[in-house]
Amino acid sequence: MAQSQTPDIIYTIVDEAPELARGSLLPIIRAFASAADIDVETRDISLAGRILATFPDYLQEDQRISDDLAALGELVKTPEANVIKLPNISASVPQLVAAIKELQGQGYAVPDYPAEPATDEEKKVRARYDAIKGSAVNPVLREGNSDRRSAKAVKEYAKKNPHSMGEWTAASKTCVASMPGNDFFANEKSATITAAQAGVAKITFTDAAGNETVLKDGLKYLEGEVVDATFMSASALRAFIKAEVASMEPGVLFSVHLKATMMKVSDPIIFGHFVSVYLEDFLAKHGDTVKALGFNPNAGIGDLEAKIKGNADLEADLAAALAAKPPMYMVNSDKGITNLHVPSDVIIDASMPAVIRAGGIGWGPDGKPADTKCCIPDNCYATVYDETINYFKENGKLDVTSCGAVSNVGLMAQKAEEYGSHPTTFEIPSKGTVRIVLASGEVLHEHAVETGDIWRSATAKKAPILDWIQLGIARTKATGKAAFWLDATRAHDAEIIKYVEPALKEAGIEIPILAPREATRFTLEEMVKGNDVVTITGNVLRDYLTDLFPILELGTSAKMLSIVKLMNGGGMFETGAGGSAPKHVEQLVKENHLRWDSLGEFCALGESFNFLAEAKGKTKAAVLGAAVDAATQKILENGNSPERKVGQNDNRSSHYWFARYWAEALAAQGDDADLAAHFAPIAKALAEKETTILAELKADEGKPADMGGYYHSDPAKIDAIMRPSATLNAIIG
Ligand SMILES: NC(=O)C1=CN([C@@H]2O[C@H](COP(=O)(O)OP(=O)(O)OC[C@H]3O[C@@H](n4cnc5c(N)ncnc54)[C@H](OP(=O)(O)O)[C@@H]3O)[C@@H](O)[C@H]2O)C=CC1
Ligand SMILES: O=C(O)CCC(=O)C(=O)O
Ligand SMILES: [Mg+2]
Repeated sequence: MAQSQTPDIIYTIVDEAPELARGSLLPIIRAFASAADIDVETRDISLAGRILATFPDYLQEDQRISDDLAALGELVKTPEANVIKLPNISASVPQLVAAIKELQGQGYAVPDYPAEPATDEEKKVRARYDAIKGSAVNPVLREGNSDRRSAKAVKEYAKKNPHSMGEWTAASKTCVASMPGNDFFANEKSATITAAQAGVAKITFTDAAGNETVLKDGLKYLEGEVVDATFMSASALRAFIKAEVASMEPGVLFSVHLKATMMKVSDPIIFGHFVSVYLEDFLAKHGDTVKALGFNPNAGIGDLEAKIKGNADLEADLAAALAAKPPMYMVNSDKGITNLHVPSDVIIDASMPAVIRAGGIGWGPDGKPADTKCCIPDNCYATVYDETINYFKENGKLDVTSCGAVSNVGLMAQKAEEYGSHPTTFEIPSKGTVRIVLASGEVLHEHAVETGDIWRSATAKKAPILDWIQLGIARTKATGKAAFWLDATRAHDAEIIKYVEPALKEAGIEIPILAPREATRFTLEEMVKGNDVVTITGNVLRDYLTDLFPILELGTSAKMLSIVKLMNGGGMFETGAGGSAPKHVEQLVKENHLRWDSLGEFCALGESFNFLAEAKGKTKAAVLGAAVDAATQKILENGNSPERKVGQNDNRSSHYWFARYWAEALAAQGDDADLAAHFAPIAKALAEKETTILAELKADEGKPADMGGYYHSDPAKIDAIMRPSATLNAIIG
């Protein structure tokens, strides 16, 4: 992309609730920005958009769309990048299949998803779909490390307006259960690539008879890159699940917490083991029948129910099999959706904080709250949740009115660590040996594996590691307390520590390096004293902690400021630290109320304008940015954020207030007279027409809304739903 063509700001088209919110917010942003000659363009990274962009050869000429993700992936490597990135769907297989079906129904002849590809053609289609699945966007765009924190105004608001929190008592039976060994943590090997080792490498599998297959070719390791390899034993995992199901106490709910969306190869398989162990009696009897119907445990009990629908015998046996097991933690007890129904519902960064915020409570099949056993099979990070639960059992719930703010600096750039490891994760076909072999023939890592084991390799490059350490030091200096979350007894972390220790010495600063359990205790103790704390972590803990602490402190991670300082000088501003809130779409469709909170977008927008002012010397952008910050603060002070119920504030009315406060701040500022003059009448009109606009925005609430598609909705219908006030639209222009 030529420099002159790079838009000032790029806003992403995504999915679900944030995409609906975009329908209302982006026209306001564009109108305001154009007054300062700033262009805001969109790029489509939605699941439906990515499917369409991947299969032009299956589409009619006028149905084809550009590959915006690929173009953005290049843009983020340039200093001109200024991207506001909203959360997008990281699709599980059931979501991908549903999106394909919807597109086909709309007349797009994209191919079916081949569940079991047999022909060469099917294998090719499957490979193209596999690239769309799971966390396919974030690793491509995140060309920088992560800096996530709450803006001061947001934190102060939360202290003064504490959200509800469940009580924690020492008697709670809620706990975390993890494998006794033979997991990713225990089996990990790690090495830092030397100058002599740098270059191409491959991953091979040799079966018991000595036949070698190449699992992955063309890997390229740079000097200083930390290369890990590890596996989880399938038999040890199944033994663990069986033991945990068998040892359930009465009245306690059973649950598993994984990240089947993001860790798209490993975690759906682990989820499938939970499903098949939980249903082992049913599958012993009917396994062949349901397999013939196309059931794969990795797709969950929901898929099984769909496949056996109408077969009364199978349905009765499934109900009996479920009833014979301990009660499950429910995703939605009203609809009978269990923890093992749909892999994409099992998202540890959202689910564990919700359990902890509620006081160690999950919801059971009877719709009643209960203590919950939380299975987190792998030990790499399970200790964080275990220690958090221990802490609250000992000390009672967090006092939101006095606790400090916990922020995070996360090693994320260039697909750091297991977060980006999808192409180098494999389910092992038979007993044998997996090796990473360097160009010289040297074997870097080697593991003896068994059928079904999940083997993966992940890497972290030197430049991102060094950048992350410096960012951690800078944020520590700006904040106060901090720790590096690294476990000297874990192979990968031990290699990273070799970078951290000399860098700290050179910087003349002391920051403790603590294993995740100790770091959790340290952080909780400091925050409870009222101190602000930086957690300096790897990529996965970045994800987990930027939901955990905000959900405890602020009630939600939606209000986080998420800055990605791109390594080549550009900026990416992620909105919030959460996802795309499918529950919110359900509510909109049912009763036309959207409770998505755009505070994360407001924070990102302010940062993006400020960055634009610095990067391109656009002084008007700085004025717009300062006014965004003022408007955001007023939204908080005046309680204009969305609420849960029909008739209350929702996303659209919140955007009206945002536009009004933004215009008022621009009209009132003295730095740019043109902008002040331009926005004075807009601010006046917005204030004068307040009653009319709010009434127009609320007129259709309480009735169903038709989006014209879930994954690929109709833009005209979304526009009508999200911009129902003719008065507001006319003022915004
Ligand atoms: N950066 C990214 O691109 C990310 C994408 N995802 C994707 O998002 C999808 C859903 O993920 P899930 O783990 O369920 O997490 P979500 O964060 O989407 O949902 C969890 C809950 O958080 C609350 N919430 C989150 N954001 C907001 C907001 N802006 N305003 C108000 N409430 C909010 C809602 O709870 P309630 O309404 O009950 O208060 C919501 O139901 C998945 O496809 C996942 O892959 C997930 C994380 C990050
Ligand atoms: O990439 C994903 O799938 C999820 C991202 C996420 O949850 C996060 O970055 O907080
Ligand atoms: Mg997350």
